[in-house]
Amino acid sequence: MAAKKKQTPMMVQYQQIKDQYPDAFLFYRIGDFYELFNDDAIKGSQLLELTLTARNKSVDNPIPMCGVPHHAVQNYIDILIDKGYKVAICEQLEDPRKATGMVKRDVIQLITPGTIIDEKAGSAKENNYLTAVVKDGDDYGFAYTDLSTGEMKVSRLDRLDAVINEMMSLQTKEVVVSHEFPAATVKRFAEMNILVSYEDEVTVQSEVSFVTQHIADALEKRVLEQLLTYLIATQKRSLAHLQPAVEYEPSQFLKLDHSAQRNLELTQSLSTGHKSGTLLWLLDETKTAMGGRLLKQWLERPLLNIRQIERRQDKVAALLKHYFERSELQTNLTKVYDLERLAGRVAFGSVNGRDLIQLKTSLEQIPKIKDTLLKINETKAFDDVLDHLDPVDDIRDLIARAIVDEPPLSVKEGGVIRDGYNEQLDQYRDAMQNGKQWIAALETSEREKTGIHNLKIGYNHVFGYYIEVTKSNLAQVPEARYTRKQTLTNAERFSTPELKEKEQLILEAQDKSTALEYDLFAEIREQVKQQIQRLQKLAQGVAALDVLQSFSVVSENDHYVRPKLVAHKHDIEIVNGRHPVVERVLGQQKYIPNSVTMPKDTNILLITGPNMSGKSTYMRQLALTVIMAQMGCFVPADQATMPVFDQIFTRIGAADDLISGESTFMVEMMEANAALSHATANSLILFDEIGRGTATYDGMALAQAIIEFIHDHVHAKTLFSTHYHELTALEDHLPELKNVHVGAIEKNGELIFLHKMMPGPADKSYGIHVAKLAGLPDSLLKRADQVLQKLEKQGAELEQQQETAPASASPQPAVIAESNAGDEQQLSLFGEPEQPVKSLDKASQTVLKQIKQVNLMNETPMDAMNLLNELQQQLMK
Ligand SMILES: Nc1ncnc2c1ncn2[C@@H]1O[C@H](COP(=O)(O)OP(=O)(O)OP(=O)(O)O)[C@@H](O)[C@H]1O
Repeated sequence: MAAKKKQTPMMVQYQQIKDQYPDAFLFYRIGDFYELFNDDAIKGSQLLELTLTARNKSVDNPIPMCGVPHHAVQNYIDILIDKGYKVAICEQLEDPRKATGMVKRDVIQLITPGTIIDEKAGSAKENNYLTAVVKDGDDYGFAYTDLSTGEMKVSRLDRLDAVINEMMSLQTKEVVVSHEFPAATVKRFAEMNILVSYEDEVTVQSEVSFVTQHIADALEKRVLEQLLTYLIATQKRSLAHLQPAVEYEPSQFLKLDHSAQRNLELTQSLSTGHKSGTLLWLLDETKTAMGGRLLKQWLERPLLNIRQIERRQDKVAALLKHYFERSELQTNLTKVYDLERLAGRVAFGSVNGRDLIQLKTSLEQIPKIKDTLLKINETKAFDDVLDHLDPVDDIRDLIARAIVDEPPLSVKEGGVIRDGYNEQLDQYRDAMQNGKQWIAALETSEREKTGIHNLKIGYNHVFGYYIEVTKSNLAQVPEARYTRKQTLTNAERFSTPELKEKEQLILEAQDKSTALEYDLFAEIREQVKQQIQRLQKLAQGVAALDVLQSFSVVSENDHYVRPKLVAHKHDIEIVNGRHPVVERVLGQQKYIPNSVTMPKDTNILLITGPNMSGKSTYMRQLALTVIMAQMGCFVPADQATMPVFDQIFTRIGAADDLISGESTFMVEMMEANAALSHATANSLILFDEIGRGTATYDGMALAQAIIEFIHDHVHAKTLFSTHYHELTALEDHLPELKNVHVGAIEKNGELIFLHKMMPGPADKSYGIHVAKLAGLPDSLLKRADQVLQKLEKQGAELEQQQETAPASASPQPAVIAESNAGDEQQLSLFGEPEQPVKSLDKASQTVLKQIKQVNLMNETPMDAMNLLNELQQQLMK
């Protein structure tokens, strides 16, 4: 679309700049507007709903153009970044027109989805992570940063899965790779809606070399350098606030893969995608933005080390014991601003007077916070936090001395620096002040001298100071002294040599004062910049304290207890546990507590019970309790003892995998497979109705195979809920499995949920009652009831047949044909219509026999499923 004919010098300059940023929207500043040209304008007009016009309309090669006023640009940038685009901001540089005779412009910053700093209210508790990956053989170097806080983390990962998992849990929007990085993986990132940016040449400027200096691992160093080079290229400003990189190992933390994070609704609600109704929402009583961000990090990475967990618990216990001190702490924390982001702004040079006052106010709270903490530190639990609470009083005093209490937004307006801070500045201010007084005196004396009562002295930017006389008084003007400056409709404006001289002095003092203020402010900013690392350390201490006080508030309000964590393979004994979020939503009175008892020799609880009775809630309750305990928080129970888990795997709910477009069943099998291949005896597995995504045959067989596999090979603590009542028979030959069920009673044909866990299997599914609750038509329910009774009868007959037949490895699902008006309709035991199959003829009997002989124990779940599908195909022939 670029115009072919001769271009104006400005458009030539535009094109040169655009060529350097081909993949970004170029916002090109002209006066008070940012303009988009050519393809950017066409696309921009669609995405931003801007009016498309043209530059050079009069000639035959008009250039598509649209523009936004400079004060409104941020909104438009936010929209584009949100949609995954990059934006290059091109500004008019100072010193215009000198060399080239035209305004010089250049890109001052490239804004990308991974580097944008969201200043919107409420976003301060969110991190925005930019990631980078390099590949070396089978290993991956993985690094990430949040530009607003300067946090830098790096790791060596041994599987692509681990990289993907990290990227998903960080919710990164952008990843930096080199062109050599495998294209298939790049495609996968793009499918995950992650913008892929490239950085090939790796050169790290000395200003940020401290970030990697202590890193010995070459792969980690390389990926950090790739990330830093990209940051330098895009940001074009000081990055002094970046923190020395911290190496981490995902295996140091409780591993929650992405599906576990999603299924357990840790930070995002499954139904709304928002924070409300999640564990993060429940636990967030933090008072500072830093605390809010750290809470999310702790939630995504619970600890494994019992000692570290106990250290957090000790602090929560101390806070719980001291109600008044805790309230004092909360009051003081509320006055601490976002120190991490302030430090970032100091480094970028974008800090203003108000930011510095916020910094001072924050630092003023630190001695108070320290004093309060010392009062509750009998057990020395807070020693490590106290060690971080350096009040940075040199900076606090500097700001107190230098900056006025309520500075204007822009430093250029002047009036930011306090009187008495700098002698020279005071002199300029005196000159301005005296000058202004002198002018006021001149007004009085001129009125007296001329006899013009309404004569006044004013000031404007174009004409400077002037004496204004209304037209009716012009005859009294002393022509010899007064020089005419400007004519208005009703008045004339004049100057005098005296006024001119004083004006010069005042304006000079004003200019000098503004320039000096600016220099002084820059000096102060530089001094603060030198202390960024101290501020960051302080921020870490405040953030940790804030999260711990948040734990104590929630623990007190919702009556949580301190869990006892024991070494691996010990009992789980949770007395009257509750699901923290459901309890909060329902209210404590309405929630029915449930205990979880899994002694050393019980690894699997097989949970049966009617729909809607609370099976999933019970399973999630255990997982959330484990996560809260390993974060160092207290837990919703009367008493809790549990081992430290290394990983949590979940298969809950029926959410399809939207990213890969897989079917429910496929996702189910993939999640099951992930659990079976990676779980250890120290893991927790939650499987909610595994197998219901497919036909009864496959489903039940798979469910059984999976249970047996966990029982014999994995030995992980497992909660397995099922609608296949036949599976409850497994208790007889799997010693580590126990049946439990959620109670419900039928009264006058109505089903009453007790929401109470009881030992042993449930006797009925009650699915039809739940359908009734859901409002399905009576006629349909009646028919379902008939079918159910028939199926139950036939099921009993089949059982009898099996008792007389030779023992089989797995109980057979009852496949019963229901002939209806000539239609051969197949219904599963639970009333779900299935693909029609012929009734059991001789050939089918043979296939069924084959199914019996298949030893699913030797197959992976996927293979087992394929095998069963094959057999079912034969059956349907
Ligand atoms: N312990 C409890 N106390 C009070 N209400 C509960 C309890 N457990 C669950 N509930 C309520 O019951 C509803 C259904 O619970 P849940 O989804 O866990 O049932 P389910 O047995 O897994 O159902 P389905 O088999 O249909 O998936 C929950 O939304 C909650 O409101």
